[in-house]
Amino acid sequence: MAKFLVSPSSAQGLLCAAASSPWFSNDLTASSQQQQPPPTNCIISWKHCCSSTVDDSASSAVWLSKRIVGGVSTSSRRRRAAALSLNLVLPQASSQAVGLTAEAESLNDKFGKEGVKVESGEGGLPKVSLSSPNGSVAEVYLYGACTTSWKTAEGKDLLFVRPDAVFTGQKPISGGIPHCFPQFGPGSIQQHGFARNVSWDISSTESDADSTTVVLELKPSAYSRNMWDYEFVVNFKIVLGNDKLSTEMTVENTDQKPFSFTTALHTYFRAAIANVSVKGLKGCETFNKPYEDPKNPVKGAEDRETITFPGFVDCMYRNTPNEVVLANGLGTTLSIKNSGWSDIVLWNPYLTMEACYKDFVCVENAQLEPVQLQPGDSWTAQQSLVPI
Ligand SMILES: O=P(O)(O)OC[C@H]1O[C@@H](O)[C@H](O)[C@@H](O)[C@@H]1O
Repeated sequence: MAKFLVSPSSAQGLLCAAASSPWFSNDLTASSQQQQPPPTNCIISWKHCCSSTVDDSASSAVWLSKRIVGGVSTSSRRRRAAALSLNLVLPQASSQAVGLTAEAESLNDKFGKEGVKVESGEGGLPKVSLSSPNGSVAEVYLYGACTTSWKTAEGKDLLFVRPDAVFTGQKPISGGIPHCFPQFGPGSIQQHGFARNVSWDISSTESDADSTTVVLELKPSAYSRNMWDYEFVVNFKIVLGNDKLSTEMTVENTDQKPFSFTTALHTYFRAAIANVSVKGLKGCETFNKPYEDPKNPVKGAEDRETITFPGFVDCMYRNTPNEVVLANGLGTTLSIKNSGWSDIVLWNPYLTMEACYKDFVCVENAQLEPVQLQPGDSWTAQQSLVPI
């Protein structure tokens, strides 16, 4: 079997070659259409590997193999991870700042301030770390504008990232607060749209005595136009307060023609599912997606005061109130407030995600009725999460 001896200076070329070989290109195109088209991830990953502090060449190889293999189809992932771990022999990585770390550093120079730091996160992906005056902290990846962690001042992380989440920049980050935009669920473009699997830009940061803020921005790219040919700007503002995490999403139509969209904040809350309850949805119209037949939701009405999760739950609630209350089963009760989000989706995959379904619940503020935006118009919705 071939053995790659990779040095930092030659890594880019070798991994480019690897990425364009049939062995790799099969991997990189086999999985869903949610992946971004250019197979540059290997290069990006290697740059991060170089810039990370890695103890020895063996762990470098494992690290790199995980990063590369993270984007492949499940069926062959394990075998190829093993092959990569065995056959890639890397020299000890230097702690030289290159690639995205340099990008993170330059973003930090531009946007960093008291309570706001841009760093290299998992897989070398840039993330914004926010800390509030009372010691709560949040982490937001630019990839997908995904808030992956929100720790209260007591150190409890109220968000959940699935153990199968990958930070390769090739697939959405499965956890935290991913975006569904410009489409919730299945439809004319890929499931849950493209906003969760592209990198957003930082447009501003702020810090004051009570909170720290980052505003991220998404504009069209060749990738997005290819599936949804409209000009738009989405701004997503994340405000970490002492006792709450608030977001505001604004979609502006910058095109000459109207468009419509659906959207959601697919929030994964850390939970002990057997003890989870959601209150506040009694009386709402429901569209329940049976596991066996998700394309044919069953219409109904919620008659429970307190919703629990004894099995598979995938239900869309229409015209929901401005607040629901989630007891996460781990001792925290959260008020989930919103304005502008018209609907809520509750999701727990139960045994279809055996490894982690017990540890989270998704309560998703959503806009399921398509929003029609004329040129120049915009739509805004806010969410705030407050432990009570
Ligand atoms: O696996 P994905 O694309 O992240 O979606 C997860 C779930 O997201 C929920 O919002 C949907 O209601 C479910 O039907 C879906 O299975």
